[in-house]
Amino acid sequence: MSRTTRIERYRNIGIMAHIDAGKTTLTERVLFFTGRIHAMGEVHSGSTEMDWMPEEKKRGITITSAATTAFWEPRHGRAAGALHRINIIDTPGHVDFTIEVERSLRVLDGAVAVLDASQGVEPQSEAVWRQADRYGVPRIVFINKMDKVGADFAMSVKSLEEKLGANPVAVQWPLGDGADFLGLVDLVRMRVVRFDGEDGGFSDDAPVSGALLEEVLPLRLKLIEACADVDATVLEKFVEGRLEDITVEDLERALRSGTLARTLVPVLCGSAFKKKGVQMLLDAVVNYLPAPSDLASVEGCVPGTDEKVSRPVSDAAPPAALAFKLMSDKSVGGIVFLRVYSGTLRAGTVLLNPATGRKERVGRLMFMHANRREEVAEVHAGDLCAALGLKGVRTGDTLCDPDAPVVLESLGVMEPVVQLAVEARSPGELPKLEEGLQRLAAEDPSLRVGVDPESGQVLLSGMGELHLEVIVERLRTEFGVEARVGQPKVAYRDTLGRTVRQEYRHVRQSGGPGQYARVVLDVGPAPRGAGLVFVDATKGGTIPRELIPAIEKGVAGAMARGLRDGVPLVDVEVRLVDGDTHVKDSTPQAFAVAGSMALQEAARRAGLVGLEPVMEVEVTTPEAFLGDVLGDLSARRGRVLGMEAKGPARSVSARVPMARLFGYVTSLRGRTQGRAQASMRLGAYEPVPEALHASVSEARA
Ligand SMILES: Nc1nc2c(ncn2[C@@H]2O[C@H](COP(=O)(O)OP(=O)(O)OP(=O)(O)O)[C@@H](O)[C@H]2O)c(=O)[nH]1
Repeated sequence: MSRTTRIERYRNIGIMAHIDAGKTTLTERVLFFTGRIHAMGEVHSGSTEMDWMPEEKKRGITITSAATTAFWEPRHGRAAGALHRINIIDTPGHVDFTIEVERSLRVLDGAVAVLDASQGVEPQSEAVWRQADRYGVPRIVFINKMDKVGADFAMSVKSLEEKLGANPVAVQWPLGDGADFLGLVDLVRMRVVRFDGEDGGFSDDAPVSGALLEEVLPLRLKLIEACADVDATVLEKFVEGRLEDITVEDLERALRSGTLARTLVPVLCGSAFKKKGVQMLLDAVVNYLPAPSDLASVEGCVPGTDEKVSRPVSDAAPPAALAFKLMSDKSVGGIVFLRVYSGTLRAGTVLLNPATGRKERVGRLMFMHANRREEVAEVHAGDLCAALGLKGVRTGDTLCDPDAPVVLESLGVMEPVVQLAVEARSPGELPKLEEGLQRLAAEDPSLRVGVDPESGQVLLSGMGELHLEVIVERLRTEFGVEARVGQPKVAYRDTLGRTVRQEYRHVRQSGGPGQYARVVLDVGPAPRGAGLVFVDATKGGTIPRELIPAIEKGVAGAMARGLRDGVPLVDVEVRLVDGDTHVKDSTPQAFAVAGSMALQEAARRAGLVGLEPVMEVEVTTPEAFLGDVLGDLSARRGRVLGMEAKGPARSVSARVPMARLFGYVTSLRGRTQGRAQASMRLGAYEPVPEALHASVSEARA
């Protein structure tokens, strides 16, 4: 069986936005207009098809990305009339769940960024935008909620330029706003679109004329200029003053290539809630966002090495797919969501997981339509699908042809900032707790599970208070574990104060085979964020090459365990300068022990410097509460970095240690009658101020 939709007609997209901008509503509308569902659930009645974990229903927010498929025939443009397959991943807007955003961005080819027309770019839209930049994701923007009082299309477009440094190109202009949002001008086709009725009806063939034409001509000119920057034909016609010769096809081609090259961002508008503008957005998704085949190949590494390899984006190539999400389901068990990059997978295909070295047989394959599944015999390059029967797979793992192994670029490393101790209520519950945590950690690489060496308690580390709260709640609802939970604490780290030279000799002669290893290491601080920098500075042959990785492994293990209170040691440079072996007693194990012990001794002598997570906080508050908000931030050891007007409100950005941010969002709401909002993300790990060392040790105790 071959594919039903050609790969050029695929669009794998994400919908990304600030919380409450309307992603879920928009996704519902897309499914409605693409014929997937007919009775639309409204978010507030808790019946939408995309948000479906009980936890999401309860909180009214989207925690887990659900993948779904829709089909669309664009009415205009070069692909008019051809059926396109749009795979959509709904991504959450809350910053505590960045991992969900990251993993979606990793597997998508393009995104629709949704803004609230009355707010323009908000702090969290900024965070998500930067992540999309990091992953090189081409975007179009949908300015939603044009039906709301205070909706302002021009302000929103401007905020894209001013706050994000983007090059927004309006391809539409709204006719009216708020209750008078009656239609829009399609600036590419120069046609008036008039909305008709409550069900998304419209007419779109009237030419633009009269006063309206006068009004939109400057915008049309801006659009043409932006297209001239990226397209030689448009440029030529533009400089020769032959504006009337510039065709719709010219502009669409230019917009598409500018979007793919990420030099411009087409901007559209509408109201998801009122079902206005959604069909035009779908046309734009097809016309401007990339197909998987716009990339000829995907990059990866040969497993266990840094050697680059690429795989063609083609059904005939050896299979390579990335596991971007795990889920467990009562009826079918573990589900692994895959993005297929190359080749064809069938039920029964044997795949290698280079991360574990294990071969796995694909059980069943399914396409996900929100919470409905469609079983299929095979999936192809470009598909997003769910696979059953794969064991021991973690989020971010590659699954590939055993005869053509490859590791695709995985997800970025997430730095946890908050810790929580959990305990089973009875010894009988312990196995359930452990199983639950193991499953949740495999699903969510931003959750770390460790054990406090002193108290023996299980320690969860995560991206924020809410992240860990949700984990605890999922333990209860999905695994039936009522864990005893401590107070959330800051996830501290240590680094080193200076560089020292350390020798360590590991000798064991009594009982069993002997062990001998001697290493001399220079151990000191490395730049922030470097992790472990390990350099072999010995002259060739001092220590046989095959034993050197064992030393590094010993060092890394000791750093992860840390020296005090289970606080990991980070950002350390280790130079191996000398060592000795013994003819038969020098094993990798002996060198791992020597590496580990040398590091611990060195760290004791060099002295530890405590590091704390310092968050970048963005608060939007009505002016009346500004003084109070600023006073509170400084009482929390916050450093205000900037302030700006945002309509009638003020937006404050500050850096505040995580230690002083527990319960901040709740307290902020309290002191501002619920009218201020805050978002935060990790800025950097910074040294704990000297004066606070004592209180930090208290907090750790
Ligand atoms: N007036 C108006 N309200 C809208 C529109 N779209 C969504 N909303 C409302 O805005 C609120 C948030 O919408 P959601 O779709 O849940 O937003 P979201 O961005 O998915 O939020 P999370 O899933 O929590 O990240 C809901 O009350 C919607 O009814 C719109 O076009 N106009």
